[in-house]
Amino acid sequence: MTTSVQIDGLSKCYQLGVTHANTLREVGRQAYRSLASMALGRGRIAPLAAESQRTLWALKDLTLQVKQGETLAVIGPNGGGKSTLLKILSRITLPSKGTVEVHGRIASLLEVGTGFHPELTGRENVYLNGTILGMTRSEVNRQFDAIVDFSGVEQFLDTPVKRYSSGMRVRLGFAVAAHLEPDILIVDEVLAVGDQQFQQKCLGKMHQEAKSGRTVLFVSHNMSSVSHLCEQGMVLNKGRTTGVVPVAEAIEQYAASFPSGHRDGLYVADPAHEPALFSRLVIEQQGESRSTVLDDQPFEIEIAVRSTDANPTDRLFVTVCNQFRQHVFSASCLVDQMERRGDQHVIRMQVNERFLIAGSYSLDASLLTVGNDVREHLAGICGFRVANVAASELNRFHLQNDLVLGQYQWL
Ligand SMILES: Nc1ncnc2c1ncn2[C@@H]1O[C@H](COP(=O)(O)OP(=O)(O)OP(=O)(O)O)[C@@H](O)[C@H]1O
Repeated sequence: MTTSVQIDGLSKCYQLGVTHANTLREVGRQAYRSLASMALGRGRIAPLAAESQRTLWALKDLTLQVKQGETLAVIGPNGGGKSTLLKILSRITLPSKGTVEVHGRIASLLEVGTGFHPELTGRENVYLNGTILGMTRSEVNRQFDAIVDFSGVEQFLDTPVKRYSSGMRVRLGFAVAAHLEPDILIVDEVLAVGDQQFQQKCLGKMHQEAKSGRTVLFVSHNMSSVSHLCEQGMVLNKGRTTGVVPVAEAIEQYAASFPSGHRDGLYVADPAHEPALFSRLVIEQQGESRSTVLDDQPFEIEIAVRSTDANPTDRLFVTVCNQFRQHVFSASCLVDQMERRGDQHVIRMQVNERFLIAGSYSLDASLLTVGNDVREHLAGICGFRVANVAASELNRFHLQNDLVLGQYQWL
């Protein structure tokens, strides 16, 4: 198998307090160096200037190889360096140290609308992207109908992209990136912007592309999508990685990296991070706080939010995730339905015995306004274990929300 991407000793250092490439000179210099590096040596990307005093290493001494046709998931905690890596590969930013060799044409879908010119129409942008990827007009023509069909924005093709909603931009952006026959397809979290049906369609298309020999690099926090799409995975944490491993192993590494304070069945808001809406989440069994619950008895999740900050119309969502960060089930209620206790609004949920199979779990909790704006989102908190003591293993439910009704209830 030939190599698609070869990365050696790659580091990226940001100067804190400095907005990168925000002057014309800086933009010009980056663009010049990027173009020069492309022209000079088979897509070799050259490093930028030296380290400054107040610096943050977004990537530190990264070495890895991606073979042609591999599907690699890049996962890890917020700020781990995932987007920075993809931006360097897509030549949006330059490395501080090390080299990246890219063999083949890259199409990337990073931030919403990246690669689109806002004043140009959807149609013009499709051709512009094709040209940037080195395709002829007739090559783009051949794919044009498929792009439009996939994106579902046919009615707006002659409207400037600046008038598109973020969802429409993602749809067209993905359709263009996936259909312009790149050798390497890079997709960042951005798909989360689209609706679920479209996300599934994109994952299907990426799967198809991977099968036809394209190299796919995929960044996501959704472990379910990652494990469906990718064979290989790499955890990036504080700019470092322990290497490329089978995707299931990478997901386990990632799950194990959650701070230990989040693994003891209890979340208490950190007073240093005020104002926090969620004040406390706790796992209880037989009236006691637990980090391990037994599967032969029901257990409860108690959630408390601060009444002073929450609105009665806010909606609370709680999701139980397994060790692979896959959602096992979610439940929601209005703050108004919670019980008022002093300055808190509290609600308890009971999860029936033998519902969760033995293993490690954690909670995600969100509070959303009526208009679905996220007021607070907590991920991977309150880690707990379910220990198997029940003789029966009948209730081995997984993942399917609709199947699990009746297995838990608000109290
Ligand atoms: N332009 C920038 N200037 C300064 N620091 C930056 C810049 N871009 C990223 N960083 C910092 O570099 C680190 C890595 O960021 P990056 O966006 O690559 O992480 P990530 O893994 O993609 O995170 P997330 O999962 O939240 O998207 C973070 O600490 C971030 O604050």
